[in-house]
Amino acid sequence: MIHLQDIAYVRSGAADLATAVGFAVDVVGLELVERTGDRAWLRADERHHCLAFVEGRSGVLSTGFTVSDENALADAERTLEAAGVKVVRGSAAGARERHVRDYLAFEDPFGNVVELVTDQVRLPRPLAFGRPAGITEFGHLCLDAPDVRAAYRFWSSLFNTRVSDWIGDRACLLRIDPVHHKLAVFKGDRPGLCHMNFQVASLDDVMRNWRFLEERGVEIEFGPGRHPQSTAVFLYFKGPEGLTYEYSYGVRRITDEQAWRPRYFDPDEPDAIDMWRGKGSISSQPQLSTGLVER
Ligand SMILES: O=C(O)c1cccc(O)c1O
Ligand SMILES: [Fe+2]
Repeated sequence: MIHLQDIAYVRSGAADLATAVGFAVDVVGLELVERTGDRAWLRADERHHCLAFVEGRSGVLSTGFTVSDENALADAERTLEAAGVKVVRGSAAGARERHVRDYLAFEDPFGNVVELVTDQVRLPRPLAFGRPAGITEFGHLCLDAPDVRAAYRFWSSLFNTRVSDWIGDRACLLRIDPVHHKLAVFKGDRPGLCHMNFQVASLDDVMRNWRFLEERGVEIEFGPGRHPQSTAVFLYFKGPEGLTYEYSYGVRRITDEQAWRPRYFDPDEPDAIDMWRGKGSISSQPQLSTGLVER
């Protein structure tokens, strides 16, 4: 069993790096930690970054999760290989650029590139947010898969993820700690990143951010609304490079692990995703081919 400790980052290709960074800082409100000629690293909390842009084709490159140490990483490699999943060990240069001690990469059964990392660098200095959006942390990430049930089997048989709730066969919300979900899988035709989520400090932050985005003509995809699963108040909006961001406030914590029973919501009910019955659709950022596995 591979024990995921936490989510680490999203790595995204950016055809227009300056615009992607500008939006992440000035609109989303993240801190620009480091910028080189063709790369940028942004943070929302103590993690060195939760979002890295690499100039090149638009699309998601990979998502990262932390495991505890080198033993856990070596165990993960063995576990994945025993399950027939091809693993590529990270290089020293790759680890430096990810600001982790070591890492490996693999593809989930649908072609989402996932990285497992040890020792993601923490930056203790106070956050210098791009704007006061109220961000408290990188909340969760959501992958696409054509078969959500098969994705659940993959994530729950090899990893410590536990399902918190189902939205029919359309979505599976998985936890790796008391937070209701840190990983979600949504049904989509192709692999990709459905969205990345940032927790904000209050309901007022969600609503202020909504006004802020509207005034600037940012495309609101869905919300404000309230998810019946985590009970969080949410807002999804579209950034450059096809990246969907979600702000949310008030995510449920599952403190009694034994008592929790996953619930099954009917995706065709009008309040399946939004208790306030708003309508919207969340578009995805397609997975870029990284050449990890020859197809
Ligand atoms: O927070 C949730 O419960 C939730 C539900 C459906 C879809 C999401 O993205 C969510 O974050
Ligand atoms: Fe979400």
